[in-house]
Amino acid sequence: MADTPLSRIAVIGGGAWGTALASVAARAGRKITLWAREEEVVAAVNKGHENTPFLPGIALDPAIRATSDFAELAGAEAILHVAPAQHLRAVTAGLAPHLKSGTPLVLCAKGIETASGKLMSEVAGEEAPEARLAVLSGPSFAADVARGLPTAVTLACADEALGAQLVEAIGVPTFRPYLSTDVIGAQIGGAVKNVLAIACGIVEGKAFGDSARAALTARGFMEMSRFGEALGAKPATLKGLSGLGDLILTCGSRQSRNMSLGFALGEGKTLEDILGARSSVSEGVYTAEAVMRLAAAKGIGMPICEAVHNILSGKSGVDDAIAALLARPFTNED
Ligand SMILES: NC(=O)C1=CN([C@@H]2O[C@H](COP(=O)(O)OP(=O)(O)OC[C@H]3O[C@@H](n4cnc5c(N)ncnc54)[C@H](O)[C@@H]3O)[C@@H](O)[C@H]2O)C=CC1
Ligand SMILES: O=C(CO)COP(=O)(O)O
Repeated sequence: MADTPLSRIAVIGGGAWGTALASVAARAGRKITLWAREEEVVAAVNKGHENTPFLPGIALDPAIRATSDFAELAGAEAILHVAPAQHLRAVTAGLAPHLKSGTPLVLCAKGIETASGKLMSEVAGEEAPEARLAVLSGPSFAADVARGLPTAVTLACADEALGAQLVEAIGVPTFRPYLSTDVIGAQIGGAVKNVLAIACGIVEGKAFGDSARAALTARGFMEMSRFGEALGAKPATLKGLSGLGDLILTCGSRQSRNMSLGFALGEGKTLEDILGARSSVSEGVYTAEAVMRLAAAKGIGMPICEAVHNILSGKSGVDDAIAALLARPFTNED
């Protein structure tokens, strides 16, 4: 592996994904500081070298140091930002005073801010205008990555040279970042697939079968593509790891929190009960509303995402939403 000037990396967010990325970057030879909001996570990582609250059962490199103090990140040469989408603004505002101008900030959350309808790059650009932004997204369950199973992701940065440095800094043979300059496109797939995964979970919970799930995934990809292109994404990015790749993974596995949430809805559980029983984040629940508002503003038809939004917002029951989708007039495929 080539030498990289980015030897000290901070990871913001001690959830499952931040911990997995800290683990992979440590494996790539970087010195890692992991910022976590919860003192119990900081203690568990520093003392037991395991994130018992969010990524139990996976041993972490003892060299990973956790902190809940932003001031301790001052020496970081790059930051992987892994706070959930709806908290990205507040966490970035807390971090910004401690950031050196020009520090690379790699956005790893998958979602759209509900209140503003803004992408993570827009939110981070407002709260940390001096940072150099990049996006990391793709089909990658935290547990798979932390265990060192082979995975590949998209790393998008408008500054191609910086993107290449980031790839060198965190890539290892079993965690393969593919470089892109399409920062907008790389954010669309991760956000929209979480909404579509809820739909696929509902289909599974209803025991509608594999054919129905495949149809929903393919028609969902059409919605993702229309939405992404209207927001400026390149079609090739949407067909890549961060788009179609992540859609296939998340719609096909109950290891996905979004898919499993949909599954429970399909089985008849209430959203309140499902969310009340988990501490992990299911981003599609919050992004569905933002997607539908943006789609309406741009005049884009997204019937599957709309059905999910209607169910999540209580506007329709699961069975009514399914009946409405199936009653849509036959139409051209594109
Ligand atoms: N877990 C995974 O396999 C993957 C997750 N992601 C994305 O990474 C992001 C983070 O997800 P996970 O690490 O899985 O989270 P998680 O579900 O494991 O943990 C929840 C996280 O939310 C944080 N949190 C809760 N309330 C908060 C608040 N008020 N302010 C700030 N932070 C708060 C917690 O500190 C914790 O880091 C999400 O956008 C997710 O879509 C992306 C790829 C894979
Ligand atoms: O984004 C993910 C895998 O690429 C994780 O999906 P969930 O958040 O639905 O678990």
